[in-house]
Amino acid sequence: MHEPLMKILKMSKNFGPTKALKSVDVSFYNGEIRGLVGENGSGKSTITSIISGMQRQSDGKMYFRNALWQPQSMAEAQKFGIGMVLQEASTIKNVTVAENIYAGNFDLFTKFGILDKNKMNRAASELLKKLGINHINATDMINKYNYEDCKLIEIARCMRDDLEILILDETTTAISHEGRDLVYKIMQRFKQEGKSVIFISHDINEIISQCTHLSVLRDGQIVGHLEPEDMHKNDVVQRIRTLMVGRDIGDEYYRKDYDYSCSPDVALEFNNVSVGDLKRISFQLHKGEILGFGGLNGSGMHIIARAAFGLETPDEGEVLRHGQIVKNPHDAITKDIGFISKNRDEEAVVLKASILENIVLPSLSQLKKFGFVNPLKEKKISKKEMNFYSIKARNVSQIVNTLSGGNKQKVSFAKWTSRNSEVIIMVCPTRGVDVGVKQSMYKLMYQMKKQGKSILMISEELPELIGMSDRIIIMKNNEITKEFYRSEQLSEQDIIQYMI
Ligand SMILES: Nc1ncnc2c1ncn2[C@@H]1O[C@H](COP(=O)(O)OP(=O)(O)OP(=O)(O)O)[C@@H](O)[C@H]1O
Repeated sequence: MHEPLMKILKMSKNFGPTKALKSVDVSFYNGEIRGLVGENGSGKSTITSIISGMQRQSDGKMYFRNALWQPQSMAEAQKFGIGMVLQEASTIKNVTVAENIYAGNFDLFTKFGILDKNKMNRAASELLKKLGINHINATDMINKYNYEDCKLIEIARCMRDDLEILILDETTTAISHEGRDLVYKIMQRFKQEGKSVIFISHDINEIISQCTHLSVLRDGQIVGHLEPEDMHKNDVVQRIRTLMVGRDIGDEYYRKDYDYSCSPDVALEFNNVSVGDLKRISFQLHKGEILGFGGLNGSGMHIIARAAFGLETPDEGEVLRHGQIVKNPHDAITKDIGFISKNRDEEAVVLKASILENIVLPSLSQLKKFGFVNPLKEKKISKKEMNFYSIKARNVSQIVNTLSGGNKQKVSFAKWTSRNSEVIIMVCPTRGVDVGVKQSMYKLMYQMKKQGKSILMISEELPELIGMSDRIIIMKNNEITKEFYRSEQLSEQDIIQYMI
């Protein structure tokens, strides 16, 4: 067998008392796409962040092209041909797409101290075209682009001619089918060129269809590797799940009933709302209803979520709760509306605050008595949520920034469920959570519906929309194109034709 491109031997990583990695051995070869899977907090991002120079291991060694590998920074790793797209959004605001792509590499276009912007813009345009990203303009300001486009721009940023290892950390989560297909094409081409891809995802079907090899982590240890011949066996999904969790958790994710009835009472109403490119949108979300929204990138469904929470002010029309206008996020919270954003680090959690502070934040006004909040009560509430969601952390005082991505998502969910919000707007609610937690989140959503709460779920995942919604509204080009009611017969194909 040929030599690995990157070899990791007995790698350990401790964060204080947390042992994130325990003597991990894993190798990455040319011409392979190796998936890394494991439950939230099992150590996937820790491995890739060490390979890519973001942090140092506590113990163990790495060899890159047979030489000892000890990168001091991400910039150094990139210079040597290792590029990583981080789990959270990491583009730089208020500069152009081209400037984002070549951030830190302006010297490529600088002569006698002067940056040749035209040359840089041309290079960025060519690169985007080469990657098949035709809808993004290199000279545009980055702020114009949404989460999904920014992920594609982040991939372009990694793509130097001499790139040898491309690391994608949950890059395909929370992006549309179109976007995902583009990422798959880039990965497959990269592999065909004899390079190496490390691919992290919680979507086992995606892993099976895209990866040539797989390594499974549990509690900071490698518990199994799958070779190409294992990847297409009938029991591969069960095998992966059993390795990850220690038992087969089955695949009964979604609610089983097909009863879409709910109260006639309206919990939230869009009345001829126009905002940005979105024109005259009207719909009602009922008490006890799970209303799903589906569409491609740029269909307008994400603006609906933002407007529903008062993050966007309509140019025309109004968003109403019990007949009153939802003016802004603060007003939305007082009206018992919660919002789980997919832009986790920027909008969903306060990174520098603890789990406890994040969880109780929207509930402070409810918890206050004579102007004070009882710390014991805060602790009790946050501990209960931490247990319910199995948030992997030392205790409720741990700072959210130090949690794994999926565990941050659980905190984002817990904020609103602990407040007992009556209406929750969920954008990609299961983004980055592992299969076990996904099951519990869906169960919770169903319980909430049964308790008369209302959920507006914006999702890129058709199975999730079909599996959980009472009603699904499909959007295309900022307009509503179709509405479906829950039914056993409803298929992805039925829906897709109204999205494209
Ligand atoms: N800076 C840090 N300080 C303290 N603990 C940390 C830090 N970074 C990571 N950890 C811990 O290390 C463990 C592994 O985290 P890691 O991000 O590698 O998990 P993951 O497998 O990528 O999870 P996910 O699927 O949720 O993204 C977790 O328990 C996490 O809380």
